[in-house]
Amino acid sequence: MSWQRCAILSLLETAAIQHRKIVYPSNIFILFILLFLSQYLAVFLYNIFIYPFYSSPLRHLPGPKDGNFFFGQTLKFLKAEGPNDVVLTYMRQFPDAPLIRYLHLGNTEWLLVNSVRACKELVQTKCYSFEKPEYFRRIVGEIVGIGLVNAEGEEHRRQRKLLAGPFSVSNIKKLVPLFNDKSRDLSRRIEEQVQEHPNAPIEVNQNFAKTTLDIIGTAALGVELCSLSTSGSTFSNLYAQILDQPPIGQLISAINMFVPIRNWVPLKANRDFQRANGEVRRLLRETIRKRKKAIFGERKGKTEVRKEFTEEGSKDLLTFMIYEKSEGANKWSEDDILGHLLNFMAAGHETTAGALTWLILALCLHPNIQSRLREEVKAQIPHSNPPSFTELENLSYMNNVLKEALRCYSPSTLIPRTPSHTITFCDTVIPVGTTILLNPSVLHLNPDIWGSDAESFNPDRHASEYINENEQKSIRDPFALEAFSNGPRICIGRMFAMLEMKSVLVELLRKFEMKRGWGKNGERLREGEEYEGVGDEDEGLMGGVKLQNFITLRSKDGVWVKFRILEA
Ligand code: HEM
Repeated sequence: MSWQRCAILSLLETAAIQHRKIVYPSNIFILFILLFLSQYLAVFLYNIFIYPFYSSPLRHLPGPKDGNFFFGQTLKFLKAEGPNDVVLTYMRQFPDAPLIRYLHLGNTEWLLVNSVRACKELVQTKCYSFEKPEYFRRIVGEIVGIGLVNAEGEEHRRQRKLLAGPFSVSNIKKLVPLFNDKSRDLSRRIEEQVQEHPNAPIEVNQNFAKTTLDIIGTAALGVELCSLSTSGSTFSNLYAQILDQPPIGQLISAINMFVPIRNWVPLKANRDFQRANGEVRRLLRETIRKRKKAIFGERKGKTEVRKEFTEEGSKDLLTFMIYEKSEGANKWSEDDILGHLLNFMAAGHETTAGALTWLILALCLHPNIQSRLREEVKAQIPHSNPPSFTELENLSYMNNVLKEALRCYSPSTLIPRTPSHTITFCDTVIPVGTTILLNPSVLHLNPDIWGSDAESFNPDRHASEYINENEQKSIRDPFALEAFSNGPRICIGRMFAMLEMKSVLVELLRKFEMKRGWGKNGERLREGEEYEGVGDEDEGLMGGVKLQNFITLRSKDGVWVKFRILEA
């Protein structure tokens, strides 16, 4: 029962008592407060200590029973080394359960999606019966804004339709020269560093984050952000402050997810986070206003539109949103545009940089796959010019390597939903307030779905001619691969990201041989030092690299790679 219902009930009880003249009128307010507090406390205690164990329709579902009396399994999640550790343990412990139930803070019920069927129902067939939970909207909304990511129901359908144009194949195709230019900037930057210190490892995640930010800066804002070439680049520094918070800042963000304390904590880490976030928004607003002026001049109206902005193919996302959607029922306000831009800037750069980082880690752990990929690039793109859209699309082995990297190292770890009304899901009645968690790695690393080698990096498993363990051609369910999610809320930028990653990869494979530059525990090797480890089979997918306990898959100390310049 919510506090509002408790308040109404207390009000009625107070009125009834007053009607019988049991208390003096002067004590009525105190009576109301006492009734309210005692009822609220009773409901609160019932919800935490009785409902989940004796009354909930979900209590018989399989799941761990060893939780803390108040925190449930939360402490295990907080103490874990990476975001997938605990859920993967549950997946192995309860292999046959389509849904695994566990308790979180205050014994709230969470259901972990552990089967392809449950996943399909969640993201496709019953997609709009679920919403993103309030606490998740708070933590994600702080960084990626409202926009499409946080729109629900009809509003989501409408926004998605409006944005379909700029994310269509024909428009993304036009971005290939941009991807190639920025990939070349990246390889030049690495080349300079290698020439300065030929045998020193380079941290790749930061370099990729700057490259993907520069790409999204031009594609979304139509602005050169120069994150890679300028050390003091504003957006890059601001996003670094937002995403790489010190431990105390991470703790505040974690608490803020459940109890909104952000505006009340006077600590430096919190203030820095707020300042950086506010500054990103301020800069974006400034860019929106400047662009509006540039498009419409001082007076508004489509007739005033300057010619250069009406040309086909010359529109970045911001120009599209201002120019195309400036009038009529679907008009976007400045806040709407800001929300979308924040979505694209944050969702579009951090995840792609992460995916590229893990991809390069996998290529360092598997030099044979790296060589095969380089051979494919040489064979399919025999010239030394930047690759075209068709050439990138024809790299079938690269496509499989990318899919495998996204399977083994899904950058997204948290796709939570809550039913908007009581609903039957996976043959179970799910009460409002339950969180259903889709963590892609639970499906991606599940041996029942991907075979006993689910935890090995094997790009060939995605090839159409791949024969699985039972000597059958593998026909994989599309809902077994969830790195971009699926259904009506599938990542709108997936094609953007795939082409962008291919372009970066072609450039790096042509220019460099990449070798592991980290030691047994992920630490940076010294200049000239070589790794003499046990060999990739024994080191698992991570090869010793430690993870941050974050909402995307991020390394704790970076991923260090040695680049050797290849002869032209
Ligand atoms: C490898 C890179 C990427 C990965 C792994 C990824 C992953 C995802 C996932 C899993 C979702 C669904 C989240 C949910 O429903 O809760 C999503 C949604 C979204 N992504 Fe991506 N993404 C990537 C790149 C991009 C790029 C490059 C852009 C923009 C240019 C982008 C923009 C968005 C937006 C706007 C949504 C919300 C879609 C909606 O709710 O309709 N993403 N992404």
